[in-house]
Amino acid sequence: MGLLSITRKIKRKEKEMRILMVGLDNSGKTTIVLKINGEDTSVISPTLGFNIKTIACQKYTLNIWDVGGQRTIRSYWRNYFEQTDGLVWVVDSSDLRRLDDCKMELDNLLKEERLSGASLLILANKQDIKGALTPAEIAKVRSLVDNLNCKTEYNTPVTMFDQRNLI
Ligand SMILES: Nc1nc2c(ncn2[C@@H]2O[C@H](COP(=O)(O)OP(=O)(O)OP(=O)(O)O)[C@@H](O)[C@H]2O)c(=O)[nH]1
Ligand SMILES: [Mg+2]
Repeated sequence: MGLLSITRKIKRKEKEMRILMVGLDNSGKTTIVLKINGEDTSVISPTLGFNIKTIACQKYTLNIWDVGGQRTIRSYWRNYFEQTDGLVWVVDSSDLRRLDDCKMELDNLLKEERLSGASLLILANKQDIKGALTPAEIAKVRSLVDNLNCKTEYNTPVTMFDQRNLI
């Protein structure tokens, strides 16, 4: 293989990104992925394993891994960490009772060395529900991240995102 074709291959590879969507069960991960892909979201069931969607976004190919968030299957999340470029942590902004649980699981995730090179986006979902907290409130109330736009222990850039900007 010539140098040129090797270089082309590397470049092509760089345009492919692996995105891992995680968060507590019922936070809306599958719905978000289906919405991004323009699919019907009227009938959604809890994800018991994982779904992969490949979506073209500008010049990038995104391989989105949507992993089920029920408590009993959270221990399997670690099977999906390898080579993750972007981590999307989805929060149900209206589920105030589980914010502590949500923070604990995110804290655990951020200790994972295999995710250390990935960018983190925290997506405040279900903003349409009355009483839902805003992204800034979620970050503040439970110190979900210590300082917005700062980096975590593993140098992970953090962005807070409001789902209304997405759909
Ligand atoms: N009101 C409202 N409901 C939403 C929103 N996003 C998702 N839902 C609903 O929340 C429920 C759970 O959505 P899912 O997409 O299955 O959640 P999930 O995070 O994939 O759940 P698991 O697969 O169990 O981890 C469904 O009834 C969705 O219709 C939203 O932005 N607003
Ligand atoms: Mg799901």
